[in-house]
Amino acid sequence: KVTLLHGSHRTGKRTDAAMEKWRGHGLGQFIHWGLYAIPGGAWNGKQYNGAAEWIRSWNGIPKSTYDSLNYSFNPTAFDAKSWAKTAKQMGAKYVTFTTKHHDGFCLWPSKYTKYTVANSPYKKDIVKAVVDAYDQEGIDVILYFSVMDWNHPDWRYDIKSKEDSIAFERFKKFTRNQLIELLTNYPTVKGLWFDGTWDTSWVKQAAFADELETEMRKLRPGLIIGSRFRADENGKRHFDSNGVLMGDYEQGWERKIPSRIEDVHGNDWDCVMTVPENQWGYNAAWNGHIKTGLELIEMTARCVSLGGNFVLNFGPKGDGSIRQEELKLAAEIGDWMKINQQAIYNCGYAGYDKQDWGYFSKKTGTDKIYMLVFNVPVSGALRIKTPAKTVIKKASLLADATETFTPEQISGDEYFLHLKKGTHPQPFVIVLETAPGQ
Ligand SMILES: C[C@@H]1N[C@@H](C#Cc2ccccc2)[C@H](O)[C@@H]1O
Repeated sequence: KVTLLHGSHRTGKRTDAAMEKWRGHGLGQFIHWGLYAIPGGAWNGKQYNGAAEWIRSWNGIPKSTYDSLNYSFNPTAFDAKSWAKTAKQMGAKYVTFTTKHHDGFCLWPSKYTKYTVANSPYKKDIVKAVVDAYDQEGIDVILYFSVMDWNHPDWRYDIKSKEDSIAFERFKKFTRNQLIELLTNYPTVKGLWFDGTWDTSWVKQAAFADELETEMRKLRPGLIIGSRFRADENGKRHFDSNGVLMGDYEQGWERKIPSRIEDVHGNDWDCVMTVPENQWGYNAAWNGHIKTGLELIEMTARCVSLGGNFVLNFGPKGDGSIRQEELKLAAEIGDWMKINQQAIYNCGYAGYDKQDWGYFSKKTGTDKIYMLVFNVPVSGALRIKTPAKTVIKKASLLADATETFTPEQISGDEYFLHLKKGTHPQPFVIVLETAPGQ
């Protein structure tokens, strides 16, 4: 072990109520919205395939013209309440919302820059509208904040001169001011989801970022901050120089999901996922594989079975409306969640061997085990290998408890549940009542 001044301040999971609530969410919604939704992945009639929220950075895009998009920002179809109702319908328990993405445009009227919604035809505070609407629906709000800010004159990718250093000191003060402003203006938010923290300039700010994290936590006790916010004094990100997780949960699962429980090292984590391969902001032309509702339901199950949260991204259009494809997915996921949500909410890793037919989850604090079945074998026999000395007392369909299954014991800790042929066209859940063996 090395001595660290700015490494992780805690080993192991947080056990306070705020974190336990976050841990139990299971399913969340991400919303990427900002000026990039206006071009929607195209410029001067040419559609690009890169991630649409990065369009300002692409070759051939005139930066000053992009930067003036705030004068065109007037989302007449924006209705935070309808967004929150869509999230509720999907079964999302929290939303992560972009207050400022890499382009630096602020969706709240920040006092520390003119590059905000206040200086657009729309004028009104979008962050407040979103926070209020989701609070109203009982959905927790986490604010996304990009440290990297392409618009700010004092932003630097690295610090290579005295001038860089002087400029970046101003940028650090600006960043702190905006974060304190967000936590002060929107006191009900439950956490901050940081991004744009990979460049050398910020990685070199271990002491400053450590002090800022402490200040934010003091201002908002219970605040949830992930592993992406800050590096330790050796430049180590996500895990400090001793391999200990920075922050409260691992933020490394962006567009990917752990394969095995060993991959998450006993930590809390979230997986943030796009519907197309790699589009967070609105792109008018979705290309390549577009994930189906069934794929996204299975990703949710897989994340919960490994103790994490699955956070599905929506990219509203420049006018503020949510595209039909995303509304359809929210409805499809929501229909499944209405029947099977008990196997998702406040559930985690069950400790059972993974089987081909699907995933196990366990209701936190109980002996209740859920089998989330996606791939019924031709035999119709679902194999279960229980942890040592666990007894299966009862097996029944979550959706209809009158449909029960008699476990056939095939060895000391292995069982089959036999399904009737062709009875489950949709993914379904079996509840196992278990007891510790003698
Ligand atoms: C949550 C996601 N993180 C952002 C990114 C990125 C990124 C940057 C460089 C290389 C690979 C990925 C995306 O724009 C989106 O906000």
